[in-house]
Amino acid sequence: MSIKNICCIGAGYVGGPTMSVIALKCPDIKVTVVDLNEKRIAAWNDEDVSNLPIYEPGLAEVVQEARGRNLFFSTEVDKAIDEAELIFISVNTPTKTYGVGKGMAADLKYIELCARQIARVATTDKIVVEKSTLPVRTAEALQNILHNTGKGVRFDILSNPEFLAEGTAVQDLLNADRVLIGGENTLGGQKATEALANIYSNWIPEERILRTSVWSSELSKLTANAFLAQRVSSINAMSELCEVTGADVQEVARAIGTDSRIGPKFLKASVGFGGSCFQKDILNLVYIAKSYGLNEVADYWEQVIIMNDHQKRRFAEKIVKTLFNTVSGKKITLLGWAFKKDTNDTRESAAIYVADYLLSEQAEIVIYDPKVSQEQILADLDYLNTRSEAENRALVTVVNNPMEACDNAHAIAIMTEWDEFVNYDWKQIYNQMQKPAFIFDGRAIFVPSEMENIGFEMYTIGLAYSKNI
Ligand SMILES: NC(=O)C1=CN([C@@H]2O[C@H](COP(=O)(O)OP(=O)(O)OC[C@H]3O[C@@H](n4cnc5c(N)ncnc54)[C@H](O)[C@@H]3O)[C@@H](O)[C@H]2O)C=CC1
Ligand SMILES: O=C(O)[C@H]1O[C@H](OP(=O)(O)OP(=O)(O)OC[C@H]2O[C@@H](n3ccc(=O)[nH]c3=O)[C@H](O)[C@@H]2O)[C@H](O)[C@@H](O)[C@@H]1O
Repeated sequence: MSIKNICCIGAGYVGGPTMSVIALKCPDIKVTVVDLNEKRIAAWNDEDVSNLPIYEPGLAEVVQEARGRNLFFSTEVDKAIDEAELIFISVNTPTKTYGVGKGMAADLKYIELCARQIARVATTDKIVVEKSTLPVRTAEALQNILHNTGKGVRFDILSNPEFLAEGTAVQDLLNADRVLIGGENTLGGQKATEALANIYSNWIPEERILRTSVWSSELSKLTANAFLAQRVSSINAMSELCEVTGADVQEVARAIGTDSRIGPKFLKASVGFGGSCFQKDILNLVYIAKSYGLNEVADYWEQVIIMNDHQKRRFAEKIVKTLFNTVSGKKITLLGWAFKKDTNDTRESAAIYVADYLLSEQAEIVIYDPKVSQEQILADLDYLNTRSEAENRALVTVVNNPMEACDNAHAIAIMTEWDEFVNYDWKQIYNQMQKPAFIFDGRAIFVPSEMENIGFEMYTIGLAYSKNI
């Protein structure tokens, strides 16, 4: 079966880049990405590709090449569903904020709405692909909705989770470690699996296209994120131990990472992991385990989140303690707001929580991030509901110029590892700061001795440097 028409519901951080790369690599397939959010679709259609709603290195070039040829962005959801043979569901699955499972379970209302819309609109057979990250056995619920339309339309449901990381999405999609397809072990299920595999085989080597059951595929996605986040929490736990014992977490990471069983990646101590998925997906995993009565399994994974919350808090506490136990009225500059470099995404960014803590201590916060707008930063702080919007605006200043951000500051905290931060004129910044001039390097981007030679008082995460403050 050769697919000629694809639709993707959800033009977000996954739907947009994923479909752009499919369209790039499969010029004979028409790919339509639809979303209810008109502003987002207008931005995807903006003639100037520097205005796309998502910043990802290399994405603008891909969109430029495929858009209007076989890649389309639209708000006409019904039409795109009706025309497509294969439909990706790539909508958001946030943590529930109400009712049963509040604060833990994944909110599947957007997924269900998509299923109901597909059921209502479809007049021809469809392959429906779960691209969103979903609790194991969600396909069962989709099946129930889709198979009871009474219209005689055949639906095959596949799970095809996405493993891209933001900031490297295009490269991750072009050179995926693997593509995972979960399908039913029936003739129909196998045919659907091969139809999707055929699309990927346009650029992904056959041995990297893994086929599993639907349940294994759904659970593998949650498991992958849990393992990745666990590595970050593990190295962050060691970072605290390093600081009190005189060890250096970067040396420890290098030493253990050379063991081929451990591997060198994802061992960078930080101010805590952020992003829209790690926390959400682990909470979801914990909730699923609890709902089956597996309390030890749930507690085991919950510790990854507890450690991460601790890491964010202890970084903020370190700032207050070092600044002579008070930051009230002091100017503290945060460099970076995105949850990692090379993205404009701020969801669950550690910077939000550190800023919130410092604001509660009455600090004056000045923020600079190369890709995040003032509007977004203030919205992130307002969303926490810790204080009034007016108070946030009175204490927070967002600037477009890093030198201005650091001017007259008592301390600078590195929240995101943007490459440009290392190359600033740090001598000049030092001269413009209050003394002693403190730097809290939450990403270990500096060589501490170089900064100390300029005159800075340095704190580097995970480092018991001789003069570490
Ligand atoms: N952000 C990431 O790096 C990754 C995310 N994922 C998963 O992919 C899914 C999507 O994540 P993101 O793209 O980050 O979310 P997002 O929030 O950026 O995008 C989701 C889009 O779906 C749209 N939408 C919601 N309901 C809709 C409906 N009924 N009809 C049409 N459009 C609708 C929203 O307007 C929004 O634009 C989530 O399940 C997430 O866990 C998986 C891998 C990576
Ligand atoms: O499901 C998802 O949403 C995605 O979640 C992560 O991708 P992402 O969150 O975009 O970015 P990561 O590179 O994983 O970083 C997550 C957070 O961990 C932090 N991190 C990462 C690695 C590390 O060594 N140390 C560290 O602190 C990053 O700074 C960032 O805040 C996974 O890496 C992707 O495979 C997955 O598809």
